[in-house]
Amino acid sequence: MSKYDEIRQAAYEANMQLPKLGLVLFTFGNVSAVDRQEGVFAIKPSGVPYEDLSPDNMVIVDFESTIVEGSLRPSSDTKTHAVLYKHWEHIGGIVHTHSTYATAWAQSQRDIPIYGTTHADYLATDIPCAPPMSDEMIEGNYEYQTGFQILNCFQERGISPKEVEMMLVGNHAPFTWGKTAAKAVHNSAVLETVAQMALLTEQINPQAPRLKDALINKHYLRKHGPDSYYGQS
Ligand SMILES: O=C(CO)[C@@H](O)[C@H](O)COP(=O)(O)O
Repeated sequence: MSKYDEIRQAAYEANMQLPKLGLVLFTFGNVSAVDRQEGVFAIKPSGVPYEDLSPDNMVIVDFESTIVEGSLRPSSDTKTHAVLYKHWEHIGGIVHTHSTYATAWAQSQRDIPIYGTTHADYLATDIPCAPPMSDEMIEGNYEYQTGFQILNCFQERGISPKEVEMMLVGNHAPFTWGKTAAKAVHNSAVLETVAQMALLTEQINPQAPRLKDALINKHYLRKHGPDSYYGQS
């Protein structure tokens, strides 16, 4: 028994959802689950195929990305997860994928506009895309800087990571988060679906109108309002 068994299991179960939901190919992507009391998180080992994952080979690292328990190398995105856990104290789990449609929007460096109520059920804003890294950021540690690309984008736009639990990193791919690793995976699946719908919408009608603000708010509050199941869970 290890005191990290609970987050190992949570991270393992959430990682295993990614291939089941068609959000990753081969060893793309990674999920982590945090234990804030211990100041550590469990994350997928780098380069390990999903079929070879187990709770035991999840790597336990601290918020400086130092390995606390585990023999394998932690995900190459570990520093990005660590930056977000350090600065956003409400999140319990983080997911990074290279899911096709969300990654295509990230590579196009465009926010995903709200075209319909599916999107508005989860987000009352466009899905933000952080601008690509500056030259000086590229000189630094790439994964560490990716975390600050995300933080800076939210700060500059004045949006809350409690309301918006997903985003695209320009020229890279999506990151999502949530109160638990399972919720973060749910958000990754919603993001991929909304990204596909938005692309098809623009292909069918390049002048497709955005959803009206009044409808955006109505739908978002219906799903996230204080008396809704999703809002309380
Ligand atoms: O973003 C990337 C590669 O661009 C990574 O997320 C890989 O997709 C997975 O790397 P590991 O977690 O296996 O190190």
